[in-house]
Amino acid sequence: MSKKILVLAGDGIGPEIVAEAVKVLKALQAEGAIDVTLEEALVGGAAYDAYGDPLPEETLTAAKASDAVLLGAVGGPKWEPLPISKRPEKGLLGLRSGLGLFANLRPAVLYPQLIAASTLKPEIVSGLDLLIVRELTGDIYFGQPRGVETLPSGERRGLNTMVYTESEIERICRVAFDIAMQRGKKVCSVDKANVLECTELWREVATKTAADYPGLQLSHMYVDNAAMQLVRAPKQFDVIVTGNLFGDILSDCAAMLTGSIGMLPSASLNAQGQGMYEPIHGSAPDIAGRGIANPLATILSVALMLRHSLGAPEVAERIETAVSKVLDQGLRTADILSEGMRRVGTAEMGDAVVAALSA
Ligand SMILES: NC(=O)c1ccc[n+]([C@@H]2O[C@H](COP(=O)([O-])OP(=O)(O)OC[C@H]3O[C@@H](n4cnc5c(N)ncnc54)[C@H](O)[C@@H]3O)[C@@H](O)[C@H]2O)c1
Ligand SMILES: CC(C)[C@H](C(=O)O)[C@@H](O)C(=O)O
Ligand SMILES: [Mg+2]
Repeated sequence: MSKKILVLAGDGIGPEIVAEAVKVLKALQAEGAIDVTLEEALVGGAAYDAYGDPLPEETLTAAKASDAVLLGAVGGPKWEPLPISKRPEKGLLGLRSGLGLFANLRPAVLYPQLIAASTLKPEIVSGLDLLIVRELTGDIYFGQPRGVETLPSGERRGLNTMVYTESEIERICRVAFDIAMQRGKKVCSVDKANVLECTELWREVATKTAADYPGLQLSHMYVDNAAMQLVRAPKQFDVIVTGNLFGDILSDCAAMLTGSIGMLPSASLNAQGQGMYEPIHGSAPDIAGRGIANPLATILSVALMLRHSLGAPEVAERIETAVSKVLDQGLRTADILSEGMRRVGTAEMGDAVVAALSA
């Protein structure tokens, strides 16, 4: 039966990179490797401009009715002053919470061809393959109370609240531990338990949950040290499990180890295996509309979609191999360019991946 994919291009470079990922899906469809139906809807600034709402009801309904969602990126300076863009039930956060996408997988894999594009020395990053498992529907992103209030003195106070329940911590740890049992059986849980009670609870629940996984090696690290260790010796990590805010920051940091944030895909999953797939980067307003953005993170997100929501792991592997072939050919968007390589634009990179699929 045909699988329904909702395509949400979003803002900035979103439509440019999503167009390339859609090319890949259509090429696979044309040769009969997959059977999908693509539908489009608006989210983010594009939806706000059209409907005065960054997450229109129709978009959320269509997302819930689909097998998977492909998202480009949302936001940009034009919309950021709008208070509605920060409401947790709106925009991207509303989509994540509305679909119950609590488990965000952010693999940071260094393609050997991109070693010269990494910010770190080759011996420190070569062979890097780590997975950040980020909790996505809790933490300070969603905790109440939140907002900006005026005190009796007339001074204003801004506040956000870091909240995690035991069950929220346990379920994301189980996702990370299950995956780790299929990999290196090694998980580092990242928190700030020396200062924040909420993450003290995180550490306690992670430790208790790990007892159900014989052979699993669980370690704990404070987030400030983890940020430092990621750039000092990233290969000490295999799977990192952490909360929403720390995971956001650490994954951008890990992205640079792989050459560019334009290389990192992500999968956001709910308890039913339904998922939303998006690059970890944003709408990159500084380069939007110029046809130079790297579409590979979005194309690799399609691979994650095929693996996690559409039951086609062998087709996912074909996409990953095609990306590797294109890098072998020396093609590079500006963000991963190094000496001796050929610079290409967004569309040329997408076309090359499509060609490499059948090569
Ligand atoms: N998932 C999302 O939709 C998402 C994620 C992060 C940020 N955002 C939003 O995007 C907007 C811009 O945020 P930002 O500038 O902090 O982060 P960003 O990730 O959009 O950009 C950071 C830097 O990385 C570069 N970059 C990002 N993606 C690239 C790609 N594919 N190819 C080449 N270079 C790329 C940009 O040009 C920029 O210099 C904001 O509105 C932010 O809220 C959205
Ligand atoms: C745009 C923003 C809400 C988002 C986040 O913080 O989760 C982004 O940075 C990401 O990494 O997906
Ligand atoms: Mg982020």
